[in-house]
Amino acid sequence: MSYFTFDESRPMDFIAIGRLCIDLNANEIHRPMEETRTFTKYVGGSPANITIAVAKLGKKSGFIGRVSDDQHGRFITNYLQERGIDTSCVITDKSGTVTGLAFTEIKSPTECSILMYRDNVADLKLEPADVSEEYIKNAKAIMISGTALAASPSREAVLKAVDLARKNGTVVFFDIDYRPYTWKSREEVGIYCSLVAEKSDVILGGREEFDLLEEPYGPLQNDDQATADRWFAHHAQIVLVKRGGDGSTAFTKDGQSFKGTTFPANVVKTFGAGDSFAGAFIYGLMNGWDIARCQQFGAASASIVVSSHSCSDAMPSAEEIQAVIDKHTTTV
Ligand SMILES: Nc1ncnc2c1ncn2[C@@H]1O[C@H](COP(=O)(O)OP(=O)(O)O)[C@@H](O)[C@H]1O
Ligand SMILES: O=C(O)C[C@@H](O)[C@H](O)C(=O)COP(=O)(O)O
Repeated sequence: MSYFTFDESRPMDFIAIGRLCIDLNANEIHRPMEETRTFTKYVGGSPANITIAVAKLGKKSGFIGRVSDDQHGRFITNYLQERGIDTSCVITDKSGTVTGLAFTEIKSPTECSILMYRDNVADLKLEPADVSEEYIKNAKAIMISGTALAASPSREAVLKAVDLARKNGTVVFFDIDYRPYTWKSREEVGIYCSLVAEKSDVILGGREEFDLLEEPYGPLQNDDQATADRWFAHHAQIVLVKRGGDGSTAFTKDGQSFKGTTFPANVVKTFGAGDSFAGAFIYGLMNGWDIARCQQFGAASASIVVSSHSCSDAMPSAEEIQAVIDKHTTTV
């Protein structure tokens, strides 16, 4: 069953819009940040991680975003280019902005937190004029990260991108990707993310993220099927509720639901699970796989990334993901 059509005549498979940042992941794991002395630098930012995952799986990918006009901005752009990701719409912001930093604290495999430095960040300076209709029209799908709606002018740029995607038949993936930093209020999150959710074909988020979208309008559904139905009344064809180590449930507009399990992992840290899951899940959808297989692929990819120190660098190939599935799936 196909829930939407990817226009196979388009040269680009997948593009994302939003933040390109840096992760500084603690080297001394199982320690609080106060006692952490050294970090390893990786490209980060949820939509960047997802794009890197999709590209690693072999899809022709690109990015729409702004980076700082300094060594960090150049590090990010070079990294994307080295991985074959098109950066023709990655703009160097000349207004004195900086790159967003995510310091990650790995206290234990289950106690991870992120300290984000996001004042005056380049990614939120993306302007509507930076969003080219031609670029979106040439892609089969676009991924929107909710955090890009946190402030203007990035907010308007993203709203423009979503409208252009709908106008041109580019499939819209939306990852709510709620990060409290840079948002002014919870109400703002709900209102702006709902605007994009209404126009999206596939929505991914955790239970609390979906609650945020319901909060300004009420009542809270507290029920995944009711939440999914709310978005099916708009454009959504698939609503995926992620539940960390408990897996995920995918709801489809035709009334079905699919429970996705997890794969055993040697967990180093929990962040990166959602991005690796999303990248592999999207890859499956773009290959026309059934939902259960997409979820399985996503979960296997996530099990690899949570077992690694980084997010972006650790995004696995299709062969590596399949090897995990083969190892843990018994055939009858
Ligand atoms: N500890 C874990 N072990 C194995 N797989 C995991 C673990 N945590 C998450 N995953 C996988 O990653 C998916 C997404 O994780 P989740 O934590 O819900 O996303 P996010 O990082 O966006 O909060 C889960 O549905 C599951 O398949
Ligand atoms: O998104 C960010 O700015 C930080 C990410 O690079 C980070 O590694 C992370 O939090 C990954 O997010 P998740 O996959 O939703 O756990």
